[in-house]
Amino acid sequence: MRFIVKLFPEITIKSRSVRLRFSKILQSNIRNVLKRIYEGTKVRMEWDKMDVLCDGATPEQAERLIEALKCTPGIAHFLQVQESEFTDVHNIYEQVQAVWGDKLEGKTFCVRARRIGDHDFSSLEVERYVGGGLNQHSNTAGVKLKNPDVTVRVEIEKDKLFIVTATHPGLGGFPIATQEDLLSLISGGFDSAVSSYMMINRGSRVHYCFFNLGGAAHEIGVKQMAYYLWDKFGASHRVKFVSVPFEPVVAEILERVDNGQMGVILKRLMMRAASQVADRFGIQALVTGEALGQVSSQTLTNLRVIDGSTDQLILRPLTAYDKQTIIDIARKIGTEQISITMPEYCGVISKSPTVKAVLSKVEAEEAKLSPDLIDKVIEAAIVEDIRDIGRATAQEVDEVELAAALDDNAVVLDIRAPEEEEEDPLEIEGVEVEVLPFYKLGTQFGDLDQAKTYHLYCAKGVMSKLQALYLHEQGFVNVKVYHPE
Ligand SMILES: Nc1ncnc2c1ncn2[C@@H]1O[C@H](COP(=O)(O)OP(=O)(O)OP(=O)(O)O)[C@@H](O)[C@H]1O
Repeated sequence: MRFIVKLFPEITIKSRSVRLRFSKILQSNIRNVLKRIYEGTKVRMEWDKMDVLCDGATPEQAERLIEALKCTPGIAHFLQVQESEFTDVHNIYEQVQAVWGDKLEGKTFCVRARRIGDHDFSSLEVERYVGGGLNQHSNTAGVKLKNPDVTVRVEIEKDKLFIVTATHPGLGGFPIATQEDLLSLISGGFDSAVSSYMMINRGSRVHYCFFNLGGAAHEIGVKQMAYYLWDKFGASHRVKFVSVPFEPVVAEILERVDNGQMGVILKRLMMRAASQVADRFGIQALVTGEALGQVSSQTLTNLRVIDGSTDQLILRPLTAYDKQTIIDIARKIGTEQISITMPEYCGVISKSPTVKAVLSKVEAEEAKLSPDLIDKVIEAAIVEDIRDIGRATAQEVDEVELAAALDDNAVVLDIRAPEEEEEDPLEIEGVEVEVLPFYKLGTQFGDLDQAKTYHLYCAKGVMSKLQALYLHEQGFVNVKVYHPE
């Protein structure tokens, strides 16, 4: 299996040295991501493309490789190609016919050829000969040079023939690590997930900082989100997940601060704490999901007072976005369903938040808080390699790898998102499978039969572990994970 990866156009208009640097980073990113799926992956860098070779990958691995390339920043689109040798133009036609013949029935098509090297035919001659042959061979396919249903692409490089069997869209953007690292303040809601994704797609390695306001359930939900974003879009690089226990901060704010100022002060303290984390790891800027006017307290006046709490650069990629646009992006990148399950922890703190924070008043309120409040919570912060979120949970939940080893009265609970489940339904001989998407689990688990043991199933075994942990926290004992090898 072979792919030809085309660079995002914004990379190709850079100076030669910058383009080379970006291309090398992309080459390494593709290698890192694809090797997680298929160890034998080879990536060769050329001036205007990457040649990705995955010979020996199984069909199941092939599907995952395609999905991974679709989610790797820096790629405009990529071609799935079949590589072979050829003798002459007629032989090229025969090979193209074998790949495309049946797929063109009832469709209009054109042939586009590109050629590098010395041959006794031109690209145009290849297009005409192959196109004419395909046309004659079929009763229902017809040539149409403008806007055909199908464009059959062939590339000839010296003695090699590449027949394009499919074209896949890429994510665009810049390869991760072409820009400097960022620390994203992630709450699990729609906005911070989308803003994190946008900065990943702009080429930054995005680390995560989470302020825990709602105990274990809050943390599990946010970890799930951060792991999803990393695994899907950012797995070419290791990143950190920092969890800061912020309940003591909220407690002091609730006790000592004027109600109207609470929201702004909580945000200022978050920025201060996040700045300390960023400084510790040499990170230059913070990212938040704030959008102008989205909630009444997100005014320019308030944002400015929040900015004043730290010297760190604060990026707000969603400033000008409306909520529907943000939700549309969340749906596209797959974070919508996770965000829907997240309760609103931050917004509830103030009943009637100020929309025009006054710095002197805010500072006077802040003076009522313990001076070492932030230092203390930062000391208690837990820093994890995000890959450990996937691994560590396995130790705390019983995991069953073979259907034969499931408990006698076991039910496998498929918690995948409905689209995923419908595309590839889970069937296990002799075992009852129930479907309950993960975002309904928290509210509907109580309706399930407690006499049975439920084995949660998801494709990668990470969500199922996190959810099983969550249900254990809620007091459900008969919960395990089914993760077939
Ligand atoms: N508990 C938290 N941990 C880390 N960052 C947070 C937390 N709560 C809020 N933030 C940051 O502050 C931003 C604004 O939060 P707020 O709750 O005011 O708005 P929001 O629009 O509901 O955000 P979101 O949809 O991301 O939760 C978030 O996008 C996030 O970047």
